[in-house]
Amino acid sequence: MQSQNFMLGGDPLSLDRIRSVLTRLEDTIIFSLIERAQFAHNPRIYQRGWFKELNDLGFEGSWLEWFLQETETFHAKARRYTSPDEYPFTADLPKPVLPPLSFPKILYPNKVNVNPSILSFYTCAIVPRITRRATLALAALKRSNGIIGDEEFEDDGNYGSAATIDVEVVQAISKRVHYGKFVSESKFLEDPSAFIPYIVKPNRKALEDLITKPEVERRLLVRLQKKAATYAQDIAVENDVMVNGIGKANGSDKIDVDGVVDLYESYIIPLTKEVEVEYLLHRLDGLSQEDIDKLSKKNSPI
Ligand SMILES: C=C(O[C@@H]1C=C(C(=O)O)C=C[C@H]1O)C(=O)O
Repeated sequence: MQSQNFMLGGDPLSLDRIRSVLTRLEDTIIFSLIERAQFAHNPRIYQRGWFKELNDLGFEGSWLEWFLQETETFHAKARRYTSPDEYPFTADLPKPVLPPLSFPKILYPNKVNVNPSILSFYTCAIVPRITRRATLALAALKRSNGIIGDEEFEDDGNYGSAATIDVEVVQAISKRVHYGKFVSESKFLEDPSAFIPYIVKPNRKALEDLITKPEVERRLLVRLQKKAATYAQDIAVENDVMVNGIGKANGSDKIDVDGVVDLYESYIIPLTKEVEVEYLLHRLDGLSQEDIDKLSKKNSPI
């Protein structure tokens, strides 16, 4: 579970290297969304109080929150959350059974964790959109079998499969969004004096303007649209030759390609920038004025 980004040597704060990790996480997120889109919305797995069986276990959260707790409890024992790029959704996890790995001290100590926001936008905005096709197909099937009752139309009963994939998706989005800390540390050390005035006298807008790279975002969204449309195609091979993918103009029934792009444009990128700014606002916490002055004078790490 340990990210290779820290264990293989090289400069873990190289912006190109960090961006290559973000690019790789696009594939993980897209393929996980394609998997989730095969099941209906199943809204009850995101609502607290639906499953009496969980209440009987003394658990008050939603089915998905229960899956996260159980999964992260086990992963915490395997020291997953001692890695600086892993952030749990569950509070009060057990200690690892193994001694923690000694990671290089790359990030400045911080408590930035935006997982509640990730869980909220994923369950409220993303799941309903990417499962719309499967849900509509299910509704048509149920109507043809004479089943009525709107709440049933979004429910295919695959609560375990859907939540298993949901955990994978939100963990990949969490890693991607919190990688903003490495981006911020890299940009800060590149030119501390550009950031320090807006940290000493907090100015979120100025910090966001400094970390925002519109061309990087534009290229990312173009790449993402092409990836999602390509990955969603059903590849057919005739006489050992790949023929044009079968499917809709922007992909196929596998995934709402525009929905994937919207996920990044409306949620993942803005939240990554929020993490970058929040990290920067605490970058000088605990430093003496002398240390801050030293940072202001040169691009050397403190
Ligand atoms: C992640 C970076 O910082 C910002 C956030 C981006 C994102 O979330 O994709 C892209 C560019 C920047 O606006 C970066 O500079 O690579």
